Amino acid sequence: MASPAPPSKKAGAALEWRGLGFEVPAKDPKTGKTFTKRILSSISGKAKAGTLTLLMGPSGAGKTSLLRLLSRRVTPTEGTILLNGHAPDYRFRRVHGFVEQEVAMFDTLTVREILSSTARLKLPERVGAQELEERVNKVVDALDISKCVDTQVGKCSGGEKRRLAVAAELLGEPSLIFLDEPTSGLDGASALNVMTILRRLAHEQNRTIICTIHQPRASLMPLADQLLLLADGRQVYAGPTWTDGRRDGMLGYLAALGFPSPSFENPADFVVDLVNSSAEEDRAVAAADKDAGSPAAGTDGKAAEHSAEAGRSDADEAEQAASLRAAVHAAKEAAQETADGLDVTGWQAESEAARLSALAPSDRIAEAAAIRAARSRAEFIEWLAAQFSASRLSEEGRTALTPDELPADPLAAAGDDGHRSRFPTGFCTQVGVVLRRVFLFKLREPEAVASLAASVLMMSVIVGMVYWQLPLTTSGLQDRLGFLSLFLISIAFSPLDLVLLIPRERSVFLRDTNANLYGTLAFYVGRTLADIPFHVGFSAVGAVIAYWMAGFQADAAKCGIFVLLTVILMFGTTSLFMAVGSLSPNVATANGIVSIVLLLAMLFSGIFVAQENTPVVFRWIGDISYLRFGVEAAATSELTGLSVSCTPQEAALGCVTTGAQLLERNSFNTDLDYIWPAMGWIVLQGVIFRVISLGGLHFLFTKQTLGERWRAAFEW
Ligand SMILES: Nc1ncnc2c1ncn2[C@@H]1O[C@H](COP(=O)(O)OP(=O)(O)OP(=O)(O)O)[C@@H](O)[C@H]1O
Repeated sequence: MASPAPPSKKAGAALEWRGLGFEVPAKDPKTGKTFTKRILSSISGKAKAGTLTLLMGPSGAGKTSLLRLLSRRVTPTEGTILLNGHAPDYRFRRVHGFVEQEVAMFDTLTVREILSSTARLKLPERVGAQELEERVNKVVDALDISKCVDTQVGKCSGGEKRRLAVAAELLGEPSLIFLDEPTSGLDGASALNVMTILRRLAHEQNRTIICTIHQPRASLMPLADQLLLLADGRQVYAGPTWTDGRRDGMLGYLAALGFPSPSFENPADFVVDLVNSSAEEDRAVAAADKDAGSPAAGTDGKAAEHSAEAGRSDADEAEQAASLRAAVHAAKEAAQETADGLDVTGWQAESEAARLSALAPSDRIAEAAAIRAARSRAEFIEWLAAQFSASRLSEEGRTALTPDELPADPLAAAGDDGHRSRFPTGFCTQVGVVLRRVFLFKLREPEAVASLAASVLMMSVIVGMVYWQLPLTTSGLQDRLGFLSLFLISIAFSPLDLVLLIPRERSVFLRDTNANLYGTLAFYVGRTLADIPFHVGFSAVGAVIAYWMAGFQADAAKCGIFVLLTVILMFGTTSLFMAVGSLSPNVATANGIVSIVLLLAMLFSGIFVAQENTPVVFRWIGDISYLRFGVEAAATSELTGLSVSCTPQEAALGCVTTGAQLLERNSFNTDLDYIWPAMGWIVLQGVIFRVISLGGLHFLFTKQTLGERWRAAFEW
C-alpha cells in the first residue's frame, strides 16, 4: 500500500543574514576630508516564516540601516542575505512590503481611496475591480480600520494611520513585511494595538515580520518571537525575547553576563540604557540625583543594576582604577553592599537585592560592573559584542535553517509568475492612478485651486481695468508695453505653489517608488497632467479677458498669438518651478531660490533695463530668459502694424508714431517672424527645466546612492 503523501508545508518567507556589514562614504565637516564610515559590522541572524522579530537599540544604533539592508533597499558592503535558502532575485520585491517610519499620504484622500488606489498599483492588471474591492475589505478587517474607512487620512488618529500603512502593504499579500518604528509617536494603548495586530499577522497568516523599535514599553516586548539588540552598529544580542519569569531570552542572557534587570524598571529601558550610556554617566546621574536631594535618588537603584557601585557616588574610584583587578575587588565590595541593602527602605530593598542575587551571583554582578567601569562606552559595546559573538545564541544565529524550517516551495512563495517587470502594472495604469489621486486631492483642497484661479483671473481683470481700452496715442503705445510686461510677469509668478510641490510630495513619491508601485516618469507624467487643465485653462481665459479689456488689436490671429504665448509662458514658468522644487531639499530652500530666480527673470525681461545698458556680467541672463522672449514676442506681435498720431507737444519732443519705432527704442525685434522661434525657445527651456526636475526627483534626496538610483532608472 502506498504511504500517504507527507503533509505539504506552508508557503512563507524565511530570511537569513550572515556577516552583514555596511559602510558609507562620509565627509568630515571640520576638515572637509572624505572617509569611509562604518554603520554596521558582522550582523547575523534569521527570521523564520511566521515570526515577529524586533530590532532594538538606541538612536543611531543602526536599526533602520539594517532594515534597509534586509529589505534590499541598499546593498550591504559585506555579507549575504538568503530568502528561503536562496540568494534573493527579482522576485524579492514582490514578496515583501516596507512600512516607512513617516507615514506619508495625501491627507485629503479617504482611507478607502488610498487603499483602492494602492491595490490597483500593487496587483496585476488582470485582477478585476470586484477582486480589488474584496482585497481592500479584507485588509480593512485584518487591521481593524473599518471605523475610519471613509474618513480622510488627515483626520485619522496616529494609530489608525500606522494601521493604514500596514494595510496598504498587506494588499500585495507579502510574506515578508519590514516596518520602521511602527509604534513611534503612538500612546501606549495604540502601540500595543499595532504590535498585537502584527503578532497576529505573523502567527495566524504566516507572515514574517521584522520591525525596528526604539525603546518599547515592557508590555510590547514579549509579543515578539525574537529580539535583536544593536548598539553602535554592533550586534549585542539576537535571540528569543523574555518570558514572564524574566530569566529566559535577552534578560536571562544579560543577567548571566552580570547585568540583571531590576524589577522596578522597564526592562526595555534597562537594556537600551545599558548600551547607551557609560558607567561614568550613570554615576554622574546618580550623584546629581543625590545632590538634588531627590527622593528618587535613594529609591531609584538604577545605577545599582548598571553598576554595582551606584548609590554610593564613589565615582573617583573607577576613574582611578589602575587595573582591572583593583576594579573587580572594589566592585565586589560594592556589589555586596548593594545586595545587602540598596538605598531603599524596608522589604523593597531586601526583596530587590535578593532578586538580583538570585538572577546573578553578586560577584558576577561586581565583575561585570568593574568591566564596564574600566571601559569607555564604545569599548564596553565592543566587549558586549564580543561576548555575544562567542555565545551559543550567536552560533545558532549563524547556522543555516534546516530544510524542515524552510517554507516548502521557495518559487511559489516568491510568487514566480514569469512576470519580470519591476512594476505589477503597466505605465498607463500607473499614470492613471497618480492622476486620479492628485485630482481627488486637488478637488478636496479647493483653496489651492481657488488661489491659482484668483491669482490668474483676478490679476487679469485688475490689470485689464488699470489699462482699460488703451488709446492709440504715443503714451497709449508705451502703456501697451507696460501692460504686456506686467501681465506676463504676473503669469510667471502665479503658479508659485508649484515650487513646493516636489519637496512636499517627495516622501509619498519615494515611498511608492521604493515599493515599486510606479516609476519616476509615471509619477512625473501623472502629476504634470493633473496640473495642466488648471494652468492652461486659467492662463488662457485670463489672457483673453486682459486682451479684450486693454483694447488690443481686434485681430483674431494676434489675440490667438497672445493667448498661445501666455500658455507657453505658463509652461516655461511651471517647468522652472518644478526644477527648483526638485533641486531643493525642503520647502524653505525652494522658496528662497525661486524668489531670486524670478527676480532676475523679471529684472532682465527687457522692460526695466535695456539689454545694451545691462552690465556685461548680467547680459547673458537677458539673452536666455524665457520671460524676456515672452515679453518681446508679445510686444512684437501687438505693436507691429500700429501707428498713432502725436500731439504738437509730443511732436516737439520727437514722438514715436509707430509701434515699430517703440520696439526699436526698446531694442525689441520688429520682425513678426521672430515670434515663432521665440515661442520655440520658451518651449525648449520648459522642456530642459522638466528634464532637470525629473532628474532631480529621481536622483536627489532619496537616501540611496547614485548607482542604486541609476540602476532603478533603467528597471522596468
Ligand atoms: N548614508 C549615510 N551617511 C552617513 N551616515 C549614515 C548614513 N546612513 C546612516 N548613517 C549613520 O549611521 C548611524 C545609524 O543610523 P540609523 O538610521 O540606521 O540608526 P537608527 O538606529 O535607526 O536610529 P533612529 O532610532 O534614531 O532612527 C547613524 O549615526 C547615522 O547618522
